[in-house]
Amino acid sequence: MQAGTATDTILAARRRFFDEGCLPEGLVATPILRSWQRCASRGLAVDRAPRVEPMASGELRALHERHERLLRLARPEIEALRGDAEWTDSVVILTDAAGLVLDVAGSAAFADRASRVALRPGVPWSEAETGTNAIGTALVERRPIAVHGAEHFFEPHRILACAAAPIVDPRGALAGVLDMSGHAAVRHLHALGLVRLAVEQIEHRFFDHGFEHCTILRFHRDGELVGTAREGVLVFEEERLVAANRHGLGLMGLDWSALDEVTLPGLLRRSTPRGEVGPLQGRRGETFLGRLVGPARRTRRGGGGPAAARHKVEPILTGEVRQALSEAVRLLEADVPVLVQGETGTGKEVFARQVHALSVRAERPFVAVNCAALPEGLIESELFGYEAGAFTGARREGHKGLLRQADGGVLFLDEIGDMPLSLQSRLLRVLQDKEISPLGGGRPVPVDFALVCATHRPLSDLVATGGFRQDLYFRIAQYVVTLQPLRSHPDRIRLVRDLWRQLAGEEAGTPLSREAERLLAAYNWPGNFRQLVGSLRALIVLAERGRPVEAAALPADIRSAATGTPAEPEAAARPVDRIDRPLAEHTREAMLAALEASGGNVSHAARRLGIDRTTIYRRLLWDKRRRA
Ligand SMILES: Nc1ncnc2c1ncn2[C@@H]1O[C@H](COP(=O)(O)OP(=O)(O)OP(=O)(O)O)[C@@H](O)[C@H]1O
Repeated sequence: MQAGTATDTILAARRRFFDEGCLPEGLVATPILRSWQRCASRGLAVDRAPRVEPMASGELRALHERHERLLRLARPEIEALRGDAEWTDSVVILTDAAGLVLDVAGSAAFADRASRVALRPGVPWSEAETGTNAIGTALVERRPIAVHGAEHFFEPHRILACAAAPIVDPRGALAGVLDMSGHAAVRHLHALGLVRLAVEQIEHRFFDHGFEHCTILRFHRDGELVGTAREGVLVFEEERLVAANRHGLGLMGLDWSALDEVTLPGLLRRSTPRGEVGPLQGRRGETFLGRLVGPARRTRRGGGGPAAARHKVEPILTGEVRQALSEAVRLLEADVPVLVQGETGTGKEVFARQVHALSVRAERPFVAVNCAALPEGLIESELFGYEAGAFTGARREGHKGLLRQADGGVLFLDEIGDMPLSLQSRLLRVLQDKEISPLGGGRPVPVDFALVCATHRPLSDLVATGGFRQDLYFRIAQYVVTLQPLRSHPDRIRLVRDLWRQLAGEEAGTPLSREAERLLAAYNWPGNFRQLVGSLRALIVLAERGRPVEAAALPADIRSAATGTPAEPEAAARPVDRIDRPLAEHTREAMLAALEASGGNVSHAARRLGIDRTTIYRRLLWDKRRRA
């Protein structure tokens, strides 16, 4: 629809509704019409815009303190969207559950314009006070909504095009709203998709802390989505469901009323050993892949039992890796850091965990930090911790920091090459002095952790181009282990057999046919162990008990690779969030091709590539910005 035509239709709808008192059905989206009706029945008058009292700075500070947790959970998404907002001359807005604006980030020029219609911190954008608008209406409707131009109830808000999604906490209560707002004259096609994805991430982050005493089930029908923000999450206390995310409830066919009502045994017939991703069977016969974790004090005991243990994947180590492992353990115990290099999915973290498990530090913590996944603004405070009140938005009681959490144990810094240069020098100081000074002052605290770092690209290259400090490189790269990609594994048939046996279990009665085995071994596995294990798990879930898995059950790209058709581009199966320029080009091409083949449907394209929708949105937008 042309923008002009859409505006004319809305204006016609307004005339019918506000001047003639008729319902303009078909001319305006039903949720907007419902909102106009609510506003009218509250006695709001279209020609009398609301009067907003700006909040005093003290009140605003108190508001921020009250919502410290929400601000912290949303910060990575706000930071990620800030760039998109600047690029499209719009702003990202976070509000509380009453629609009070907590934070506005993005284009300074548009923020200034928006503040003229009071779209700024400390101002309420609830529907009751500000009429139909994306924030307030999303809160009332409890669903994502876009409100464009004249769809807003009040005249001055017509300059805005807004897209908002409510943030729901693990008990189903509204926690706030994330919104993107820009000029009504510009079409912001991706805004609603972006806020929905960002809210998914924020809601997922609610489960990172606070449920350590509970059993958490993370699962999905599609094993590839386990571990992403799209996975279902259900939290059980003494077997009773006490918290969840929308995906978890949806996958089980439940809604929020199930909290405190249903139990874990009431949902799952068969489950997997704690801590391991494996098949799960729902009470209604549904099949999922997932993982049960916690409660924290029970995981150490290892649970599971012999029947369940057959789904556990014990690392498969070649003689060479076994040798490297025993050397790494000895070096770590002698306080020499270990650097693990290898393509994605080759098992760098698995290796680091093995080193920890075999070392004298096994009973102490293993703390893994992915430097590429932490937003730059958060790495410092997350790693090094801070004192109470160190900065605005800090937790009131301060934060210990991951380095101190690893005290006595092993700190695993994944994607160390993505650590900002300023923090590299701070890390180096900690490694040299064996003490940390948290942000915001306070006395240095002694720390004792062994360090294992990992990288998917040679750090020496980064040193050569100035992206990594040479002194830190010398410090952490005293012993380097390079894990080989699966395509150069000496005996892939045996590897496939060993993994299959572990995953399916001896008595599972689902053998792999010779041909399927041959094709699996012939494939080049660009995603290495992660991709192979994931594919085998999917085959097991789909297999019929007692019948061998034939070659026909394998995905087409694995079958075609053996017939000489070129294998899928490696980039498509590698994680695409890393900013690696040549790889980024391949990735972009693969994404565009997948989008084209899927008729522009982002979900289908993501599924084809085996990646998350978020990655496509982020990467394509990131790319656009870079090109702009
Ligand atoms: N040696 C191994 N034997 C069996 N499975 C393995 C092995 N190494 C890795 N895997 C499987 O691959 C998955 C990914 O491994 P891991 O996270 O250690 O890879 P990575 O190299 O750290 O990947 P990335 O660089 O993407 O972070 C593991 O969860 C496990 O299922």
